Amino acid sequence: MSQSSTPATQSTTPSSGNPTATFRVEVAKEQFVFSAAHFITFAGDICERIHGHNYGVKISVEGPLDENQYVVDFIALRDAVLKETQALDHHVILPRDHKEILVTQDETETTVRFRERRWVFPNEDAVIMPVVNTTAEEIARVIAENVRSRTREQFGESLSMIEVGVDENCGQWGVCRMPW
Ligand SMILES: Nc1nc2c(c(=O)[nH]1)N=C([C@H](O)[C@H](O)COP(=O)(O)OP(=O)(O)OP(=O)(O)O)CN2
Repeated sequence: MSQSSTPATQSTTPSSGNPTATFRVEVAKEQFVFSAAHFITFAGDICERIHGHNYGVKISVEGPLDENQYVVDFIALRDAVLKETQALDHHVILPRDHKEILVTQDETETTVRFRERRWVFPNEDAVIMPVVNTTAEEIARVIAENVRSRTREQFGESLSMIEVGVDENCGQWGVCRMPW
C-alpha cells in the first residue's frame, strides 16, 4: 500500500521521532503586504511628515505537533494574517495612545493634531491603533495580538509562542514575540 493506513486523526505522541525536538510554523507570503501611511515621533519631540510604506509581514508560532503532525495549519494561519493586512491596506495608521499626537473623530472625519499641525482624514481611511507610536514594532504587536485572538479557538491553548515581524522598508523589521 502506498498510503499509510493510519488515519490522520489517530492520536500520536507529539514529536514521536525525537522527544527533544521543538517545532515552529512560519508563514511569510508575498501577499502579506499592505500599503499604508503613518508618521511617528522620535528623539522626544521630532514628528515625522506623513509618509507611506509597503509593509511586509511574517509570522511564526511554536508549539507541539497535533494529530496531523502540524503545529498549526499554514492555511489557517495565512488567512488570519491576511485579514489583518487587508484591514490596514490603503489606510492611514494613527496612534491611539500617543501623548502629543491627539486623534479625535466625529461622525465623518478623523482629526489629528500635533502641536500646531493638523491633519484631517475621512473616517473610513483611518485605522486608530492601540499603540503609543506607530513603529514597526508596535504594529507587529497589534497584529500578533489580533491573530492570536482570531485563531485561539481554532488552534487551542497548547501553543507556546507567537512572533510577528513587520518590515517597513525592504529589510527593516520590527519584531514582537509573545506567549500564546
Ligand atoms: N526601530 C525602528 N526604527 C525606526 C522606525 C521603526 O518603526 N522602528 N521607523 C522609522 C520611521 O518610520 C522612518 O520613516 C522609516 O522609514 P524609512 O523610509 O526607512 O526611512 P528613510 O526615510 O530614511 O528611508 P529612505 O530609504 O530614504 O526612504 C525610523 N526608525
